[in-house]
Amino acid sequence: MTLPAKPRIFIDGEAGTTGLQIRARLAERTDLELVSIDAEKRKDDAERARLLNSVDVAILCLPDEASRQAVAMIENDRVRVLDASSAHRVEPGWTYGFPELSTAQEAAIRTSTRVSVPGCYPTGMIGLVRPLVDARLLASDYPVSVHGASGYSGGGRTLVDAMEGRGGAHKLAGPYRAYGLTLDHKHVPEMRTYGGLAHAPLFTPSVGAWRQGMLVEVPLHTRLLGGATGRDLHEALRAHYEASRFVDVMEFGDGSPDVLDPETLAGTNRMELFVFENPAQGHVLLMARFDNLGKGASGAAVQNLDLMLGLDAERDYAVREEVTA
Ligand SMILES: NC(=O)C1=CN([C@@H]2O[C@H](COP(=O)(O)OP(=O)(O)OC[C@H]3O[C@@H](n4cnc5c(N)ncnc54)[C@H](OP(=O)(O)O)[C@@H]3O)[C@@H](O)[C@H]2O)C=CC1
Ligand SMILES: CC(=O)N[C@@H](CCC(=O)OP(=O)(O)O)C(=O)O
Repeated sequence: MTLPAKPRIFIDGEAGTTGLQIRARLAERTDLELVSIDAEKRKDDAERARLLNSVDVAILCLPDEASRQAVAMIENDRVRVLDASSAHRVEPGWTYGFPELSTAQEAAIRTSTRVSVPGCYPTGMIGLVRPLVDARLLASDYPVSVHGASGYSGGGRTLVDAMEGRGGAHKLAGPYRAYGLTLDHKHVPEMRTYGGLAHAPLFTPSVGAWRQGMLVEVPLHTRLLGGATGRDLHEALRAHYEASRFVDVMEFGDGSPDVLDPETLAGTNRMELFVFENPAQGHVLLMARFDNLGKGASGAAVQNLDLMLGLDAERDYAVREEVTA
């Protein structure tokens, strides 16, 4: 694939929560040309279509339906698309933008013309589970449960505004809310597919009164692990992520640290993975900590963009919380 000297990028949805955080990361970059839309034409389809068809990569930071429409507007087959929405995550013809899955996945992202950025909760769950399934330490038919707790920016601009007193109501606004209680959250299909699982995981999300950062937990029972211990799982994760720039496997935990703060990695593209075990009870707890707007969205989008363009994909950025839609 021929790469232009200074690739042109347009972010459709640049004024939203995810779009603004991508812009903040790209603001200082001189190796890219960021094309912007006039604020009053943000939803003017003719102007969006003109810009979408004029760039090397179109990044979509839109609600799912608007994202599907944007893809349909692209007639120029030289335009590559990076979609942050959940519209195309398990869609044939799209590449799942989780380069840490395998070297083959990273290679596929580099050449793909259609890349879908993973959802925030799936980033933690797949990051924990898939290497263990691939290593045959976790059976693909294990009855996996996943619990997640996200900062409120995960709910986009309307939840951010409700939480920060800029008006509007949102059903998730409050100090802590469990949701997704129909057990069919939109992230379940990608968790199953890219987690390498035979059955849909039981996923229970929740949201709390902090802005950015999340914890994703996968509890396991050792009696269902066919002889593997927590240490075996930890060693497999450590080996899988040994060369990873953004994913760190933390020391094997026997209860220390005994608390985890979801906000620690806010503003970065990093993810920390933890394995805790109580052998007497036969319990193992896998946990991931990262920023829902970093490795869970905008940071991952920039990492994918750089891979698609053959640029340095190992840069990280410290994006401050003031970047608000
Ligand atoms: N927030 C997060 O942590 C994550 C979000 N995502 C996904 O990224 C996408 C964007 O989410 P997020 O940034 O949080 O949402 P926001 O609501 O904050 O931003 C979406 C932006 O898209 C604009 N928009 C809506 N419809 C159109 C349209 N037809 N044409 C042009 N612009 C439009 C909105 O404008 P207006 O506000 O005026 O309607 C808004 O500026 C979603 O699909 C979301 O699920 C993915 C991972 C994590
Ligand atoms: C707290 C909150 O509301 N979170 C969002 C997920 C954010 C995200 O990952 O967006 P995508 O679905 O596009 O991947 C939710 O549960 O719908």
